[in-house]
Amino acid sequence: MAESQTPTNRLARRGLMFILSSPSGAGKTTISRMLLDADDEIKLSVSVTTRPPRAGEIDGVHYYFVSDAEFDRMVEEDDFYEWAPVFGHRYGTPKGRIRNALKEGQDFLFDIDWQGTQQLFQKDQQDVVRVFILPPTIAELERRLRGRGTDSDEVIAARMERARAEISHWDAYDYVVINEDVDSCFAKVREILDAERTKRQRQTGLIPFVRELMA
Ligand SMILES: Nc1nc2c(ncn2[C@@H]2O[C@H](COP(=O)(O)OP(=O)(O)O)[C@@H](O)[C@H]2O)c(=O)[nH]1
Ligand SMILES: Nc1ncnc2c1ncn2[C@@H]1O[C@H](COP(=O)(O)OP(=O)(O)O)[C@@H](O)[C@H]1O
Repeated sequence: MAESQTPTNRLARRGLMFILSSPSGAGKTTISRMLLDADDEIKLSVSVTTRPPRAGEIDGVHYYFVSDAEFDRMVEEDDFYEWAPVFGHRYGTPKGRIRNALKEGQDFLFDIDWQGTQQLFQKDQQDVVRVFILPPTIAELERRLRGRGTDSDEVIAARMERARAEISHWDAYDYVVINEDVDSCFAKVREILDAERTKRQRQTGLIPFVRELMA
């Protein structure tokens, strides 16, 4: 059914910070891209990283790729909401205009690890929604990392070694979704996003709306 401009879907609401984390290879980049394609109301918070780009990754779209010296400068100038070392590189969320945009109802998607999730949650509990994606099995996780064809055997071994440590943070998330079938996983993630958008506290336009209903 086409969305019509009824009073209810014009209601003002506060944006949310939608975090997707997972052990490397479980599918968070795949799910993130599907979500960004399907939903116009959510924008990716593009992270800054010192890791070199993979084939097909575009600077400013998937990450901002910077040197170690540039990352140091950004840390010194307090340009990050949060940052963390992961797999021997550094990754950080630039402050940009996130706070103001949230007030205007813009949602942001964060593909960040558990360390960044904790930091964002401590700073801004009310706006953060934390979703953790798990692989169906460890063998399948390794198959996906190999199948992706972006990393050397050495890098894959390091990611597999870290996977158990990453999985151990599952209980610091609000939602946990197992990515067995990609379409079902994506459908679940969308349901979570829809439900979170409907939370009373986020719907700042409800007060005038309800007042009018009761008038
Ligand atoms: N804390 C934090 N983690 C990040 C950020 N950007 C990416 N990451 C995490 O760094 C890890 C490695 O990312 P990447 O090298 O792209 O490999 P991936 O695991 O295959 O997506 C993943 O767990 C990402 O979620 C960030 O800005 N902050
Ligand atoms: N449900 C799934 N079933 C099979 N392969 C998948 C599934 N989800 C993702 N993949 C594949 O697994 C690989 C790793 O996924 P990716 O999204 O890059 O993971 P992450 O960002 O968590 O490291 C990719 O090649 C992707 O196409």
